[in-house]
Amino acid sequence: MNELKIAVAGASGRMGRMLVEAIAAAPDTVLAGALDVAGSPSVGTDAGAFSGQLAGVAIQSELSKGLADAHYLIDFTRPEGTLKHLEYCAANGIKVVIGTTGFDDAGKAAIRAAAEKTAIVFAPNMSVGVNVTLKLLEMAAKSLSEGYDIEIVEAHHRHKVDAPSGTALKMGEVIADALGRDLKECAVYGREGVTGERDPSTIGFATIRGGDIVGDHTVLFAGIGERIEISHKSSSRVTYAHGALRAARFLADKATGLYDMQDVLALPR
Ligand SMILES: NC(=O)C1=CN([C@@H]2O[C@H](COP(=O)(O)OP(=O)(O)OC[C@H]3O[C@@H](n4cnc5c(N)ncnc54)[C@H](OP(=O)(O)O)[C@@H]3O)[C@@H](O)[C@H]2O)C=CC1
Ligand SMILES: O=C(O)C1=N[C@H](C(=O)O)C[C@H](O)C1
Repeated sequence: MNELKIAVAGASGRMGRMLVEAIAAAPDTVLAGALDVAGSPSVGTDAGAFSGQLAGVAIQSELSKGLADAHYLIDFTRPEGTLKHLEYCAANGIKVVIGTTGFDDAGKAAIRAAAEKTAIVFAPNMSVGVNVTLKLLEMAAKSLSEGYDIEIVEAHHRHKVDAPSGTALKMGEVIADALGRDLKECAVYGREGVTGERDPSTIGFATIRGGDIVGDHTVLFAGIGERIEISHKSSSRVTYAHGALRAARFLADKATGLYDMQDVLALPR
């Protein structure tokens, strides 16, 4: 069997560790490299050391070393790191799965440009459940377009650095598209003080951070006399890691192009 040679960026992070384990456990993938930031205590150590199962791959900070044997990079780091890795991968024909969230418009444009040179899956949430939930939200938004106030509530662990989550923003985009609205114009990120009555054309976001919450998202469609809540709750990061491996497999026969998990999972457009 031709195994997929995958490198992991942010190898000592929460998702990086999960990916190292998932790659070792899958029959068709092999860890071909591991990256972390220069100065991180993990650099030079074995990528599997945290689990007691040595991977035989040392974590590198230099891209040319960490990516020398890789055909794919799975990157769950920070926008500035991902963009640096992406530039190298695009120049060297390495396919990339991007799970990192928190990109600004310029970062997203750089990802689109890199997709002209290599194949990329970019998605703020790699779980099957969240991507099916996006479809449910599209359907609900179309059916509840009048008389229902839409609010998105997300909760994550205390270490998360971006807000709202990439998933919550994606949910907002899907709903706004379904309603013919522009999320940039209708989003309300938190409320405080005398806000006045709710503008019915808005989509509200609320963020909770605490403890070890893996990732919860609820969308409320609140009407008069009833409300609908569509929720997804992650209980383990393994769901994201398995999704990222599916994304790498999906890229096997792609040379260039930008894809998302709806493409990977072949969900109807
Ligand atoms: N798409 C999806 O399904 C999911 C997406 N995510 C996203 O993935 C990202 C990472 O999450 P998580 O694993 O929890 O975060 P962690 O902070 O646990 O891990 C991030 C890793 O990236 C490294 N890193 C930090 N800055 C840089 C940089 N500038 N260049 C290269 N590497 C860097 C960190 O190194 P060090 O610790 O030394 O700073 C660490 O190893 C977040 O954006 C999160 O939102 C998370 C889960 C699922
Ligand atoms: O940082 C996390 O943990 C997560 N980040 C992603 C996001 O911002 O949506 C995906 C998931 O919710 C976990």
